[in-house]
Amino acid sequence: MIITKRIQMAKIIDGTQIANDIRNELKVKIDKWIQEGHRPPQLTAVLIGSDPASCTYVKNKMKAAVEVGINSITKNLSPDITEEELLQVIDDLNNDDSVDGILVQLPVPGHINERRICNSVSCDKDVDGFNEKNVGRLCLDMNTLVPCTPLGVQELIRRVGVDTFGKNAVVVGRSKNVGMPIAMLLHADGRNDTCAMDATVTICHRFTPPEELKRYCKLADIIVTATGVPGLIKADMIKPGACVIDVGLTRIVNEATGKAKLVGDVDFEGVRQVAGHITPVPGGVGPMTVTMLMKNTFIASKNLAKKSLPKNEVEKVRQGTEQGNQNKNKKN
Ligand SMILES: Nc1nc(=O)c2c([nH]1)NC[C@@H]1CN(c3ccc(C(=O)N[C@@H](CCC(=O)O)C(=O)O)cc3)C=[N+]21
Repeated sequence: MIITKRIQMAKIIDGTQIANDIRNELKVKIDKWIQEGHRPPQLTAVLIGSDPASCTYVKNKMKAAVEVGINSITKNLSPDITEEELLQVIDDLNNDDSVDGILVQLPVPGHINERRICNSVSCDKDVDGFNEKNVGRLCLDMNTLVPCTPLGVQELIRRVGVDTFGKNAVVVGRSKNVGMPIAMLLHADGRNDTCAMDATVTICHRFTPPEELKRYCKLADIIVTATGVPGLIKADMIKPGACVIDVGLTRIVNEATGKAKLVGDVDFEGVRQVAGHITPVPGGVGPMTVTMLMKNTFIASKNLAKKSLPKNEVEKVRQGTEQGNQNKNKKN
């Protein structure tokens, strides 16, 4: 007797399609916002130098902005710009009322302190969620601007309907901008935060021995990998039916043709025969990152509009303060 094992292939999560759906929803909301008398949200991207990957990402972001009705500007700066000059550019954007969102494309050149730059972006306009105050707020389950890639991963998992409550999740990679905040969102407490996912989370990283990585992955209902190591996650590491989200993005250049190919961390062809859901690369998390940037820009824009009272109101507040100061002076 011949026994044929039917292989149930994983459902491929179409990140491009889901990102498009969200952009359409966002466009409706932004159109309504503008009809109500507000100016369009504004995003300024700061791009230092002309790294081809960075240029592609920024171009994708600008294209998405147009689609949803966000005004966007890219500030192209010389790779020789000093840290002080860059801080001045950011300070000007912080103080510019026509700017709602500021994004400094990373990585910045080696002579510039990245942390100092991220912290210089006003928390209200920090659409990347990289300011340390916003990172702290995220860790405390407080309302804040959340980094775009983690938000995109969360939204993908939610939209495909994968349950995370009490499930085992493994995050592979512990970078501060991706792995760490994804782990934060996955384990966050739903009693504090409606966006929380309540999973049991394990973070694996470069010093996790390969056999341990495999052991943890095998237990996982959800695997999110963000290492930049092509082929790291293989079929024999996957629990049947698991949801596999590939954040890895490595450019491999074919020596013969000179053409670049994008690959993730997951052995896609192998893993799709075991997993329940899987994201492709490209066309998985990447488009979601871009879309979440648009979402964050709209949130920042609404928050800033709420903060800036109408002119006559501002005048009243100012006079009130002056009155207060005068009284204080009298007492002195
Ligand atoms: N301040 C800052 N914020 C970021 O959010 C940020 C950053 N710096 N530096 C670099 C990473 C990476 N990143 C991506 C954006 C779009 C795609 C994307 O659109 N990917 C497409 C393919 C793009 C292509 O063809 O090259 C896809 O995966 O389908 C990927 C990655 C944002 N990042």
